[in-house]
Amino acid sequence: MTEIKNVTLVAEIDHVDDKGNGQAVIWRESDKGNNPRKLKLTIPQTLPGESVEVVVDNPDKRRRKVMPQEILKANPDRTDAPCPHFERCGGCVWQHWSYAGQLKHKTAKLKAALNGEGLDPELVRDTIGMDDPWHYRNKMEFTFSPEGEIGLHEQGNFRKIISLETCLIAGKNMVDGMLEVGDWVKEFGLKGYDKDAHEGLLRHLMVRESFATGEMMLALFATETPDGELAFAVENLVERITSKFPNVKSLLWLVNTDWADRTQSEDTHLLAGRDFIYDEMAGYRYRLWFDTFFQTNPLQAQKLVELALEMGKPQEDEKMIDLFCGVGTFSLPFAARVKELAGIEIVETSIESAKRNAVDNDLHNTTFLARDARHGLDEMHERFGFADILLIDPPRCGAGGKVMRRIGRAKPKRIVYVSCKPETFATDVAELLPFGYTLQTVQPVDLFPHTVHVELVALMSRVDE
Ligand SMILES: C[S@@+](CC[C@H](N)C(=O)[O-])C[C@H]1O[C@@H](n2cnc3c(N)ncnc32)[C@H](O)[C@@H]1O
Repeated sequence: MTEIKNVTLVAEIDHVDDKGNGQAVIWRESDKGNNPRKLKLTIPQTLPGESVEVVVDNPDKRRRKVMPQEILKANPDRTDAPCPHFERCGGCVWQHWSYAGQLKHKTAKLKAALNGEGLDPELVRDTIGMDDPWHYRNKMEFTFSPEGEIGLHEQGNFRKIISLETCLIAGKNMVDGMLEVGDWVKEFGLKGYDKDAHEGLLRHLMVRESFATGEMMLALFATETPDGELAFAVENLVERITSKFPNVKSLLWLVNTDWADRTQSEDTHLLAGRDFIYDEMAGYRYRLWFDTFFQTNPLQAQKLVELALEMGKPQEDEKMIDLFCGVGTFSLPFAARVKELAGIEIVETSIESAKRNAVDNDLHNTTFLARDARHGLDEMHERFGFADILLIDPPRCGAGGKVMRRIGRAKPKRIVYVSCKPETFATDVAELLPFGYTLQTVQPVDLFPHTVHVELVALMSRVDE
């Protein structure tokens, strides 16, 4: 049988997948009276309801990923992507979708996730978007190519770096900082790191900016220490950053010689300022080190905190547990309103930071424990007792049945669930129903415009309360 190559087909986009790519199915005639063959296509930068022309290299396979050649019928919410890097960069996938259209889709996705678990989709309110959905991120991790270009990964290709002239989701000062470092690298002819060969100097540049205090951190991850032959170049870096960016309160050089391509450090060198910056959220002050998890869209995260307070209704004679508490983004505002608060979190440095943040903010009714959620809950129930309010903010994988059933048995009066993944939220909530809880309300908030992600705050309470 001769293999057919590069066939032009018309695909109708049915829906977008979890990565934000359009999905289409085409049934193709097969030879000699056999059943038609199903070809599943993943087509980035398309939208539901669109009809697009594609060229498929090998249509006899069951699945192919192809770029659209031409949009024959556009979704009414299609718009022009403003970023010059949109077509290749993996930073945002939905700049071609009007912001109103993205928000509608996020609400519908959350409703579908509830429906899938037999929960009432009508409890979901409209997604709260941003007035200005650009330059919202307070932290970015840029990567160097082996040639020393600085940028972000190409969509769907972690080996390729797109050299950036701009970035429309990073804070504006962060983009300027990134470009300055890029110029410095070029001027000194420095090499980036090559993952395959495990050689080269510069790996990543992490930039943090507090939109509340204006303080910035620039952290360079490299395979060598900043001395010896590098001393002259590094001196120049310090001079140009401190003179052009007086808001950079922390300039770090972090050594990472590991094969693992993460922003981790085995040897930290402070080039200028201190090793942390100050940030603020909802009126509380936080210290952020290079490895501290902190909400990356502070404007919208503040809305999450306000919603959690509104739903949790903390009272001054109540006890509360903040499970998966991180550095205390929810713990501190709640601690100011309840009798006692206990936070549980697996990362020890976050717990150290949460303790310090509580003291820095003059809160003395908190206790924090570095444990995994399951054992931490058991231990806290013994030491601290049962809570009236329980706030839970797990990572994308959700809390899981064992943790949810422990919560159910402990019978807190109100449970505030903050989630970054509708599907795991819905399965976790379903675990609580046999314990007499009902879902009261679900408020999605858009923390990551132009991406597939959606966050939410929900309230559950017991029927007998
Ligand atoms: C979505 S973040 C929320 C952090 C915090 N509530 C905030 O808003 O900054 C989830 C947190 O759960 C922590 N975590 C992940 N797995 C955990 C586990 N098994 N037990 C306890 N904490 C965990 C992570 O380290 C992270 O800080």
